[in-house]
Amino acid sequence: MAHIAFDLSKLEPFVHDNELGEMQAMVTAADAELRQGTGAGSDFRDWLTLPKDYDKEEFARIKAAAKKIQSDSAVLVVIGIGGSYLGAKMAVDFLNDTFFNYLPADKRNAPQVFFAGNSVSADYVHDLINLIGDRDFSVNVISKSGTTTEPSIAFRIFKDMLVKKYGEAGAKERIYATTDKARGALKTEANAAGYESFIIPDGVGGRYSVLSAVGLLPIAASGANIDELMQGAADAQDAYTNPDLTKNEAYQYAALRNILYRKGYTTELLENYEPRLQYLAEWWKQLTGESEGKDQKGIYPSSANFSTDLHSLGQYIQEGQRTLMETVVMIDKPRTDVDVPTAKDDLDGLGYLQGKNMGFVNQKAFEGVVLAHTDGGVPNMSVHIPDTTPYTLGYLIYFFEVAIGISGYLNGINPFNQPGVEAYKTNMFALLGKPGFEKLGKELNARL
Ligand SMILES: O=P(O)(O)OC[C@H]1O[C@H](O)[C@H](O)[C@@H](O)[C@@H]1O
Repeated sequence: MAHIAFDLSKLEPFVHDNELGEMQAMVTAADAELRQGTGAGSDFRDWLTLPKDYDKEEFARIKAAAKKIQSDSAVLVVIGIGGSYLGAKMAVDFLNDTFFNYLPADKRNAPQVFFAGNSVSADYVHDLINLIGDRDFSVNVISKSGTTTEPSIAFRIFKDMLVKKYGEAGAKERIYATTDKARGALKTEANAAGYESFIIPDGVGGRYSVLSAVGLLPIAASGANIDELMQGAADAQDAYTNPDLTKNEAYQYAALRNILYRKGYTTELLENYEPRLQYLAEWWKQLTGESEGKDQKGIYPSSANFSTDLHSLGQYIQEGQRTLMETVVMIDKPRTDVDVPTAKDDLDGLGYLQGKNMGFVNQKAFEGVVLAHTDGGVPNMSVHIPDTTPYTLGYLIYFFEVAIGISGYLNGINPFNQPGVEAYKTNMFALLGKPGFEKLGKELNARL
């Protein structure tokens, strides 16, 4: 039995009994494309076996580097964007205290973990430098291509700061580079400077890389257990191999979101009831959006954080245009619970909740919302996770990764490329005056 549970029971008004079964032939074909490498993008499927095939020597080096960072740094600055950022951010948030970065140092036993290079905001960098102050820090710069503009700029800035603070030799001991094994400017620089380096495997694309050094070093540095994380993913790797739709819940999710998409539910909201899970959706949005949004089709991935957004987006979800479907990630057993206190009087009218705890209220909110949104015409699927341990997160990551690989093939696209991302980059380089882009620069400037 799978460690996490996919609940499709509330889809009844939207999907007829026979429809899932009718998808079996297509799912079997998609499974063959994915597993046998006959589909488009087959060079980027190594994440499929990564939870078991990962480089054990490098894994030990990651743990040692994490320990060193914990021993000599009050802050770890993780520099990266897209797949070189979102997985680590998602996992650090998911696995740690809600206020991890705000805790006093003795209650954290790990450095604060901040992310940079995920925008070109000067204010953000300025304020982060200000926050670090004169405290000890290290940098983990992450880029598969080694040439992405945003992290390159941030790395220059924080490297400069390290060199000024610790000298060339001291800075070198505090820079960890995670990049391609051979290509890219970051690799060239890491070799030349002698930074400790970790490799993003060739066959693992950015948005599928959280279980490589890309995610593992920041996650381990935050104090979370990466052995358990990998074990959860490895068990999920075993759990989701059967192409039989009655047996494989990740494949059910893939098939059902495509059934719904073809009926006009073109936006999927990933939802949670736990603020620490906000970045799970951000990671999932890149995984799904970059994998599936191409050839002028694909489900638009969006998200909502409940119950917060029930008081803002809730109106639209309940009664707006009927193009939404929702997938809730629900934690069955929260890490902690807080009782609703007993009050002498009942001026706030909450007497009926006395003796109950917040977990119970959250659960009832979830149940009430599922029924209300279903009644309002929003198909609802739920992924129930038992807890928020590293094991469960590893399992959940693999659930979504394999589901989206299958889902992409079901919709007839290459789930493993992202050609559309280049258009803005080319324009930006031309407008910035990068050598080689002069002609386009002139054309674009004339249009502005
Ligand atoms: O890791 P990097 O090569 O720096 O890439 C970071 C990100 O930026 C790109 O533009 C891609 O669209 C993403 O798939 C990638 O994750």
